[in-house]
Amino acid sequence: MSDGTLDLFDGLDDPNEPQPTDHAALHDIDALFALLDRWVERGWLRALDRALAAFLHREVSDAPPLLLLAAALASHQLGRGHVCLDLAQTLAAPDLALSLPPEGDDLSDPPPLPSQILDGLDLATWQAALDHPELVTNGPGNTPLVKTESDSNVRLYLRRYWQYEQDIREQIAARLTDATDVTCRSDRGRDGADRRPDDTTAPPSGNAPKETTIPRRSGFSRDGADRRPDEAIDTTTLSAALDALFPTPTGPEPDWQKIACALAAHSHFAVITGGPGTGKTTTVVKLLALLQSLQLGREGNRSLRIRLAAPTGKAAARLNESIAGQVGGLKLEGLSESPEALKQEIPTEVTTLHRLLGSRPDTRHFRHHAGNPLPLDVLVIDEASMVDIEMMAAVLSALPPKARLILLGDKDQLASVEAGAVLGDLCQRAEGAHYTPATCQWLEQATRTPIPTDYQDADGQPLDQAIAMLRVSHRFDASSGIGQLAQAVNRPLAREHSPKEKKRAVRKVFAHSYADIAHLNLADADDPALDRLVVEGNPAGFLNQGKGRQHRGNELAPPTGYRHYLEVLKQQRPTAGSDLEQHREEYDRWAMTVLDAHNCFQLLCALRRGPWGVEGLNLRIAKALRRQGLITASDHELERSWYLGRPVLVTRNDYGLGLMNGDIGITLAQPHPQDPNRSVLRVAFPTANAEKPIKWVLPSRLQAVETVFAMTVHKSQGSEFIHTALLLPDAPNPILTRELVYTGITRARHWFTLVESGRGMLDEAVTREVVRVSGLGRLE
Ligand SMILES: Nc1ncnc2c1ncn2[C@@H]1O[C@H](COP(=O)(O)OP(=O)(O)OP(=O)(O)O)[C@@H](O)[C@H]1O
Repeated sequence: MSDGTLDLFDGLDDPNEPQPTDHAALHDIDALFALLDRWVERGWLRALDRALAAFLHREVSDAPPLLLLAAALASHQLGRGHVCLDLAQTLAAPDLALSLPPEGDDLSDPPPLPSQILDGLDLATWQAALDHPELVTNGPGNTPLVKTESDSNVRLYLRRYWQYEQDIREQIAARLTDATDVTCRSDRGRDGADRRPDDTTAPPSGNAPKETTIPRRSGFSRDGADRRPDEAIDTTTLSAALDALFPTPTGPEPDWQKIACALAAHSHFAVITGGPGTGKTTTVVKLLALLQSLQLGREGNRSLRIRLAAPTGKAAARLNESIAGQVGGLKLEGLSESPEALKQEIPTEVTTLHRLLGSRPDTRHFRHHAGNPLPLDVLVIDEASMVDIEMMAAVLSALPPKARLILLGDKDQLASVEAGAVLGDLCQRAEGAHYTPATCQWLEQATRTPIPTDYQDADGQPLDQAIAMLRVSHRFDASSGIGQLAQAVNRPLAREHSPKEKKRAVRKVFAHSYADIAHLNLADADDPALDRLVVEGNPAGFLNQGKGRQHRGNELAPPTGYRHYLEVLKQQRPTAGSDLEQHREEYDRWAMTVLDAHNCFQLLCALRRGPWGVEGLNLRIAKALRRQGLITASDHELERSWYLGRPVLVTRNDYGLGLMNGDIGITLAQPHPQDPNRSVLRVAFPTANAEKPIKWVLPSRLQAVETVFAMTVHKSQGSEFIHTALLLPDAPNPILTRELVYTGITRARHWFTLVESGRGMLDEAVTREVVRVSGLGRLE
C-alpha cells in the first residue's frame, strides 16, 4: 500500500488469489436485491440506497438490474460526499463505490465485492442498461435519474443533485458574464421554494432550466470598465483606493491581497482562497471598505447592504471575532474623509447560512429563495469549503441577481461532509491563476502590480478571472513547523516525483526540530503516553518543553492538555453562590474563561468507532481525567450522563435553542434557583453577542450532543485550537487522506502534536488524496 491507491483488504485477503465472480445480480432482480440486502447488513450500503432501487423497481418493473444497481450506487455516493456515480471510475475501481470496510468490521463471511460483481462488465454495456427513458434522461425532464456524458465520463445523478449542479453553474455563469446576461436565470421561473427537494427521487417542479454554457472568454475589456455597466468602476479611482488600503509594497512578490481585492471589486462573483493565515479575513475587510467607499462616493447612493455568513455556528463565531478585530484596526484615512463613519458601514456580525436563509423546522425549504430573495447587496461566505452543493444552490437561488457573492475558504481543506465539494471544484485551477492578457493588463493598471508570466494564460476561462489565491501565510513563517508541515502535507502527489519522496518530505519536517511541532509514537493501544498528552499536553515532546517561545513580542504559554481548563474551572468558580440573578455576570465571566481555556487544547481523530475513534477515545480520556481527580463522575455518568466539566459538541442544528451543529459548550454548575445550597448543571455556550456572551442551557434540553474530548477532523473544520493533537488510527482506512491530515494540522494555532498509533499511518495518509466526483469541476 505505498502508491496511494486504496487496498481496502490489505492483509485480509491474498491479493493474488483469483476472486470468484458473481454475475447473477446483474441479470436477476431477486439476486440483485439479495446482494443489496447483504451489503446493507454489513453497512457497506445504506438502507436508503437500497430503498431507492426498490422504489424504482416498483415504479418501473422492467428496469434492468444493472440500472437499479447503478441507482443504488449513485445514491450511496451522496453519503460519501460525491454528487454522482462516475461509471468509468466505478468500473476501474469498483470497490471504492461502497463504504468498505466499515470501521470495526472483521470481514468474516463477507458478501461478494463490487469488483466481483462487476468483473468483466464494460462501460458500453452498463451505459446501454441506463437507456430507459422512463427512469433516465440526459438532462432536463421528469425522470428520477439523469445521465451526463462528456469526454470519457459517464455520470449518473439523482435528479435533485443534477439540478443543484445546473443551478450553481447557471447562477455563477450569470454573475461572470455581462449584466445583460443575468437575465438567463429568469428562464427557470422563480420557483426555488416550490421544489420538493426532500423527495430524493422527485424531479423539481416547474420548468426545467435551460442549460447555461459559460462563455469561453473573459468579459474583461481592455480597461475592465465596461464589464459591469451598472457598476462600472473607474480604474483610476479604484487604483487610488487600493493604494490607500495597501500602502506598503510587498517587495518583488505580487501583493496577492491587493490583487484579490481588485478582482473581487470587479465581479459579481469572486472566490478568495488561501491557506491558514494568508489574510482572507484581512482582505475581505479591506474589500468591504473599498466597495462601501466606492458606493458612497457615488452621489446620492445609499450604503451597500452587506451580510457575512458561515456554514456553522462555530465558524460564524470565529469569523465574528476576527472581523471585529480587523475592522477595529482598519486604517481608512486615505480612503475616506470620514474613516470612522465608513467603518460603521462594515458589518461585524456573522450569521450562519441556515439563519440567513431562514430555515424552517423539519423542512429543507428556506424562507428566502428566488421568489423572496435576500435583502442584500453583498454576501460574504467564509469557510466556503464546508458548504455543500445543496446549500450552495439554495444560497445562489436566494441571491438577488445584482448582488455580489464573495466566497472565502481554503480550497485544500476537507470538503463538506454532505455531497459536493463546491469550493474545491471551483478552485481546481487556482494555483496557476490563468489570468488572461486582458485581466493582467487591467490588474496591472488597477494594482500597479505586474502579474508574473507563470500566472498568465491566453486561454484563461471566465471563472479563472474571478478567483484569487492568497499565497503567503502571515501566521506561519519559515520558522514555523506547523506552516512547513501543512505545506509538505498539502503538496499534491502529482507535484512529487514519487509517493516515497512525498513521505520523505513530510518526515523531514519532523526531523528538523521546529519548536511548535511534536511527534508521538504509541507503542500499543494502552500506551500511557496518550493519557499524558491529553491531560498535560506533553510539553516534554516539544523543544525546550515549549518554554520561551515568542509570538509577536509576547512569550507563549507552553502547550497544555485538558488539565488546564478543568483547573481554571475549579479555581475560578464563583463563590458568591446564592442569588444567580445578582451574580449572572460573574457566572458569565467564569464560563467565558473556562471556554477560552478549553480552546487551548483539542484532540482530533479520523474515525468515530473503535479504540481510535471518537467513541473509544472519549471514554478513555474521561477516565484518565478522573484518575487525576480533574473530573468526578461514576462510570454510568461518564458514559451516559452529565458531570461538571463535560465538554459537548452539538451535532445537529437546534433552532429552538439557537444552537448550531459544531457549537461547543462546557457543563458548569450554577446555584439552584430555589435552593442556593444546591447547584444545578447547565451547559455554557459562547454566543458571540457582547451583551449576552453566554447561553446557559439545561442538559435535558440538549437533544443532539456528544462528549468532545475527542473530535473528528471533519467536525473540527472552522475551528482553531492553541494546541491541536491529531491522532491517526493503527490501521489503513480510506478516510485517511492528505486533506484530512492537512485540515487537522491547520486547526493548530501555536502547537501541534501528531500521534501515530500504528507504524506508517502518516505515510499512508499523506499519499492518499480525496477524489470527489462532480460535474462542477468542469465549470470553466
Ligand atoms: N499583509 C499582511 N501583512 C502582515 N500581517 C498580515 C497581513 N495580512 C494578514 N496579516 C495578519 O495575519 C494574521 C492572519 O490573517 P487573517 O486572519 O486575515 O487570515 P485568514 O486567511 O483569514 O486566516 P484563517 O486561517 O484564520 O482563516 C492576522 O493576524 C493578520 O493581522
